[in-house]
Amino acid sequence: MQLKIGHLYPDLLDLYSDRGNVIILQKRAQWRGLDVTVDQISVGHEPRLADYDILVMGGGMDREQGIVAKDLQKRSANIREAADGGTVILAICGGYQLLGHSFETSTGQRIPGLGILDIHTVGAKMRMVGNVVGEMEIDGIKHNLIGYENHSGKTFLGPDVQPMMRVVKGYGNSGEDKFEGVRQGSVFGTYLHGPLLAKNPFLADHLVELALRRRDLSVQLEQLNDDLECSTNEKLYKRLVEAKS
Ligand SMILES: NC(=O)CC[C@H](N)C(=O)O
Repeated sequence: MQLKIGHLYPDLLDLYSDRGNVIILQKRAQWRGLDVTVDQISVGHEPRLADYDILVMGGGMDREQGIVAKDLQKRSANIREAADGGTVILAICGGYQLLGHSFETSTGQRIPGLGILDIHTVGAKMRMVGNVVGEMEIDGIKHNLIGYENHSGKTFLGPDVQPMMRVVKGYGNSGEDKFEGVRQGSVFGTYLHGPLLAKNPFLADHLVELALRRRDLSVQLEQLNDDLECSTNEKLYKRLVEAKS
């Protein structure tokens, strides 16, 4: 079985090596015997995005976001077709903000987003920086997540979107509602760098399974031995929760 991954704007939106998320998806799919292709898609590349099983977009500084926002507007119908068709989209921080209705930079400049996610982002004076720990429920099972955030944007959710996780420690979307990230259909947005999937392998597998189920609903990935990652995460999670904030 094949898995097609599209990496959006790797040259402009890769602030904290968010490309690590692409590597994790690729490797964990290959370790299950899948034939994985990864295409880099940036300004000037116009593939049909619904042909991809997974699209990943990383984070970026306000300036790069302005460049990407212009190019994204030209892809609006293309990305919307992919999202509506069940392509899994993982957007991190700056990429996440740009999928919403609008994003306001730290200097108050308002950048129009794609409106694919029912969120909007306003600029905060204080940057939200540090480790984040939280809990995410997938198919009724609770998972601990850990990651790292660094953003000035405060993101607020509309009625059509669910938070991705509950924040135990850290700011999350806005530092006000104790939620982090969003999920809307097959589209996931999050402030968690990390890179996110390296620290939370269960989420990587969930995204791969979701993507494959576009074509075969019965797909169930075999378990990998994640003992090392899980034991490290549990220790780190405990230490971060107990750390003085
Ligand atoms: N880490 C990022 O991608 C930052 C996103 C955006 N420039 C902000 O500061 O909120």
